[in-house]
Amino acid sequence: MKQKLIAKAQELRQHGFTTGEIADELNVSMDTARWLTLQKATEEKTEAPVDFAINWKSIGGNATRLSYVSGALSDMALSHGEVDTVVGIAVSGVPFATVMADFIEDMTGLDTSIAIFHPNKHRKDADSTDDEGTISTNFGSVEGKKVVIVDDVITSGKTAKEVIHTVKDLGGEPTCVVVLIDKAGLSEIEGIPVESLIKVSRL
Ligand SMILES: O=P(O)(O)OC[C@H]1O[C@H](OP(=O)(O)OP(=O)(O)O)[C@H](O)[C@@H]1O
Repeated sequence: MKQKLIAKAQELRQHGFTTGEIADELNVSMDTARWLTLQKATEEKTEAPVDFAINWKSIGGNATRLSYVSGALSDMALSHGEVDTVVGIAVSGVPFATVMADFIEDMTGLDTSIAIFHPNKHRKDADSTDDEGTISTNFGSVEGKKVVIVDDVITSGKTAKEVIHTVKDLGGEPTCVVVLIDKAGLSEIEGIPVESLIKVSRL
């Protein structure tokens, strides 16, 4: 597996991907991406950072399974109170947000909207990694709403932090962040609770 990741990282580098883009593509941290690109494919000289790639295609490739998982995420989200809007982080958080809004509406009997967050790193013209992303205007709004944020994976927590700032800047109230897998083992980000189906902790 490690050799495959090294080969993939080096292939991406040859195609001009930056370290950040390789990290995103392989769902690993920046440190791991950098380490992978520096290895010789057949020889390991240094210890790898503690990290791993996530493949949740068995869920993402099947609408029924995705729906079941979204039900579980909705249940966790509702443990933090009412929800007006579910914000999905593009790209992978979007299908979960869509199904979750439906679940939450059924579970509470209250109108529940979806909104889509585009991280700054996805912008082609991003000139600074410090800039924040945007909430799409084609979906629901977050202003004055109790907002749940959903994504597939937390690696460093940077993206979730970016959404929290954006939602607050737009006058929304983030109540929690829910994800399939939290690789950082966080209990909160910027004071907002993090819920995950699977939380990773170092032994
Ligand atoms: O916690 P962080 O270090 O910020 O990393 C986590 C983010 O990285 C991945 O997104 P990616 O940009 O790969 O987009 P994707 O949803 O299309 O996979 C993942 O889906 C999260 O949004």
